[in-house]
Amino acid sequence: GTATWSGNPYSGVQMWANPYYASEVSAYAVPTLGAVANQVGKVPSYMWLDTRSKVPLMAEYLAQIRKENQAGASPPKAGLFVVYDLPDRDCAAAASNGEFAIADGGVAKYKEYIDAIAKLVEEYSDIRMPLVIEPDSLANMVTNLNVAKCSGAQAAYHECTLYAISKLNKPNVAMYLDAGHAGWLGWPANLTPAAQMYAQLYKDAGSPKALRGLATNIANYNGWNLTSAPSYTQGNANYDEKHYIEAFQPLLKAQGWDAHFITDTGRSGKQPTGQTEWGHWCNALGTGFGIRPSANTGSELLDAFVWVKPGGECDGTSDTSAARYDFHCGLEDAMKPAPEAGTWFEAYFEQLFKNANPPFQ
Ligand SMILES: O=[N+]([O-])c1ccc(O[C@@H]2O[C@H](CO)[C@@H](O[C@@H]3O[C@H](CO)[C@@H](O[C@@H]4O[C@H](CO)[C@@H](O)[C@H](O)[C@H]4O)[C@H](O)[C@H]3O)[C@H](O)[C@H]2O)cc1
Ligand SMILES: [Mg+2]
Repeated sequence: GTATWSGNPYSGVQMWANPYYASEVSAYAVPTLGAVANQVGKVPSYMWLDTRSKVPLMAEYLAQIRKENQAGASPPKAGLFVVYDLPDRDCAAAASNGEFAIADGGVAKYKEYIDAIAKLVEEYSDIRMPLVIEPDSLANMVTNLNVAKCSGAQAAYHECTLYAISKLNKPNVAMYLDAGHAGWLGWPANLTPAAQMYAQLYKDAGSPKALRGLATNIANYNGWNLTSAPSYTQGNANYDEKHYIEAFQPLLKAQGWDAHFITDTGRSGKQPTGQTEWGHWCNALGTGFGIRPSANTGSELLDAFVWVKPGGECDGTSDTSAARYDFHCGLEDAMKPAPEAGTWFEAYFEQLFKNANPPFQ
C-alpha cells in the first residue's frame, strides 16, 4: 500500500544506500585505501538527478528498493533523491551550470523533467521518498539578485519551484527546499528576508502536505553543534547549523510555516575546516566525513542528519580554461587539481576518509 506516515519522514524507514556511489568507492578508493573504504559506500547518500538522463536510473533504483522491501526489509527502505535541474542553474557560480537554459525553452524542459519524476513517484507510491529540492537556487534569490544571471532567473526559479512542489506533492513524498547554510542565509541580515521568501512560497503553493521543510548545508562543510565558533565565521552568532535552524524556524513559523529541517553532514566531520573564508565552497581543504545519516538527531526541529553531497564527487573543476571554471575552485583553500563538478575526485575522498569523525575502521 501507499507509504504514508505522520511526523518525521525519516522515522520508521531505513535510508537506502545507492549502488552508484558504492561502485565509485570500490572502483577508485579501495585500490588505494583498502577494503575498509567500502564502508563509506554503505552509508546512505542522496542520488542527484542533475540531468534529465538520470531519471531512468531513479526508476531502476526504485525497482531495487521495492524488491528489497518486498523481500522483507524492516524497516522498509526509503529512496533518497535530489531534484537538481533548474534552467540557468547555479546562477551565482559557474561550476555546476546545468543542461537547461531559460533562453532555450528551459522552463518547459524543466516541467517535463518534473513530470517524469512525478510519474515515478506515483508508480512507486509504496516507497517513501524524502526529496531535496534544488540546491542553492532559492538561497541565491535571497542574496544574489545583484548577479544578472540570478535576477534574470528569478521568475523562472519561482515558476519551476512552484511546479515541482505541486507535482511532487504526493502521499509518499516529503520535500525539503534548499536553504543554503549558516554562513549563507544564517547571517542575521539574511534571515528575515529568507524567512519571508520561503514562507511566501509555502503559502503560494497552497501549504502542501508533502512540503515538510528546508534542507541546509547541502554540499557545504559547517558543523552541526560546535563548542566554539571557527574564526572564519566572523562573529556570526549562527556559526553552526544548529544555531542557524534554531534562529530560522521561529521566523518561518511567525510567517505561517511550521517548517522542519534536514542538514547535510557528509563533509562536516572536521572542525574547523581548512577554509580561509567561510564563503569558499569549492573542494575545501581540511574536511572530513561527518555524523552518519540518522533520524536520531536530538533536536525537535531536525528530522535527520543526511549525506546529500556524495563525498568524493567534485564541487567544480580547477582547470582555468574549462567552460565551467569558477574562480572559487582556484582559491588557496580549494584542493587542486580538481576535475569537473560531480565527477570522482580521489584525492578529495582520501582527505574526507582520513579526517572522518566518527572514523571508519
Ligand atoms: O561580517 N558580516 O557581517 C557579513 C555579513 C554578510 C556577509 O555576506 C554573506 O557572506 C557569505 C559568505 O561568508 C555569503 O555566503 C556564500 O554565498 C555563496 C553564494 O553567493 C555560496 O556559494 C554557493 O555555495 C554552494 C555550496 O554551499 C555551491 O553549491 C554554489 O555553487 C555556490 O554558489 C556560499 O556557500 C556561501 O557561503 C552570503 O551570500 C553573503 O550574504 C558576509 C559578512
Ligand atoms: Mg555546487
